[in-house]
Amino acid sequence: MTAALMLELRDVGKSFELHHQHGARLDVLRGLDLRLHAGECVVLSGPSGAGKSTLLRVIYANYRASFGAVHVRHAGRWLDLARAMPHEVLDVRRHTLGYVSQFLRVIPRVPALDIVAEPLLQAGMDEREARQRAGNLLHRLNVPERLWLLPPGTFSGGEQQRVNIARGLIVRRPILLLDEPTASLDAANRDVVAQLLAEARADGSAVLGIFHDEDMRDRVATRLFPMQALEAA
Ligand SMILES: Nc1ncnc2c1ncn2[C@@H]1O[C@H](COP(=O)(O)OP(=O)(O)OP(=O)(O)O)[C@@H](O)[C@H]1O
Repeated sequence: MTAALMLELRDVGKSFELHHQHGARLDVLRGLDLRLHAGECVVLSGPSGAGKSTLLRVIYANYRASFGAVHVRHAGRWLDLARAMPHEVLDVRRHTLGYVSQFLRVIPRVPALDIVAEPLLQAGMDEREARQRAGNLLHRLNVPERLWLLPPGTFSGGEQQRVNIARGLIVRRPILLLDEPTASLDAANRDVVAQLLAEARADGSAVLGIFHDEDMRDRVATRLFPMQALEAA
């Protein structure tokens, strides 16, 4: 059986208007077509400045595509995120599309355990079970228990990144976008993340990510999607 198509980009383009340069336009993405199926992990590759992070942000609708369509399979139908209403984008993010960036957005005074448990609470799980699961995942990611009840503002870069990964992976979303989630991790923790991603794929999640570390890329990618900066194209 062929795996379900989860995400389809058609002729996607993105330009930025540079207001501080008298409205000059910077074309970053042009004519991109990409299909992502359940269970695969596509890794965006290409030099710095090729537009890899921009593409993930366009898909997550942080940036609106300047051209083309970003179709996601959401709640049994197709929705074009390039044209979706804000409430539809929020609904897609809550149920279908997860995004793990390189950095944790630290919320003042909220302990790590609650930051990780929050997506489960939003999904309606009771507090005890949500915290239990958050603890299990933090434990797998080697975040020491003495840190769980502290806000992560003072954690090391790698500890913050692991809290971020735990928050991003604790709810199984059908599509997962990853922007360098392992950049500050040591080899042992990269192993854990590779294992968590394999589990997500085995459960049917479709993964699209950026991994600069070649070893990590080789381990997690089922396919590469090469990109290059437009001036060099
Ligand atoms: N909000 C923005 N406004 C203007 N230019 C932007 C904006 N976001 C990204 N860019 C530009 O788009 C280009 C691509 O950036 P992007 O971060 O997507 O590249 P990348 O391939 O992810 O690079 P790296 O591998 O270094 O992270 C860069 O020239 C960047 O300056």
